Amino acid sequence: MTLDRFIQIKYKSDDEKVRELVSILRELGLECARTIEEHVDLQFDALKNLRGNLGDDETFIKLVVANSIVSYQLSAKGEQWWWEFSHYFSANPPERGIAEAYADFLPNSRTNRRLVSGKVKRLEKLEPFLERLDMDALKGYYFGGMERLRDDLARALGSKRSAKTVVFAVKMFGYAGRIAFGEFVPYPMGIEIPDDVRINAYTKRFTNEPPVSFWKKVAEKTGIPPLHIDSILWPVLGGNPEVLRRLEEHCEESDAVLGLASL
Ligand SMILES: Nc1nc2[nH]c(O)nc2c(=O)[nH]1
Repeated sequence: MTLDRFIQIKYKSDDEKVRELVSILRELGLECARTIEEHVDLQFDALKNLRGNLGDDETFIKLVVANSIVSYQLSAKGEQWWWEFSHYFSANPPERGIAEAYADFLPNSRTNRRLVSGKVKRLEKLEPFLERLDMDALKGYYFGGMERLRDDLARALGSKRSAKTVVFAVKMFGYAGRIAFGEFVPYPMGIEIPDDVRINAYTKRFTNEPPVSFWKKVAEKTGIPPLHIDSILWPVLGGNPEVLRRLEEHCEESDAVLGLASL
């Protein structure tokens, strides 16, 4: 029995809806994902703001990776958390280690208040890896080969390569690299979608298959890597009015994008 056939039997999909999803995503393509990332996603603006205020690209990129690793069990929307992060570190650049900076930041955070000591411990685990990185490694080795970052982050944290915070850190590193290096590098096809509550709930509209394997197949059918698919879905599913306004302003295909929310 082929793997596809096995998956078909094990998991049930609403084939018509999946066809519609694939057809919309094909029509949108990678360029639309890039437009949404750079002109619609409020998280991208939060990073641009931080980079402008810090004036130190190495610290900027390391902070973005660190922040992604503690982006779970939030107490507010992701966009609000990333703006709180941007404001905080614009005013309080880390003076000693990153884990120590978060030990000051998180207990007073409005948008990331849960599991604080566990989050600081994760950063203590990550810190030796971050300390070894310089701009050559960040640009030449990781921006040009983002699977390497996923693998090395997973190893440093003792997590699975597909863990939500690991692949999400690659997504935000891609944003930070674009801002710092002024260059667009598409995400690799082989990096999984971040399997979080929003994506998980949306996946259930199409199938009972696990999100990571479902979106891998959608990525192959549409030619859009999973992390870029996440960028198309994430702002639309959040329903933030400011995001929807920006979508209409910047994205020619905004109707098709919004159509995804009603599938
Ligand atoms: N799948 C995603 N999860 C997220 N969490 C967060 O804070 N931002 C994101 C995101 O862009 N995608």
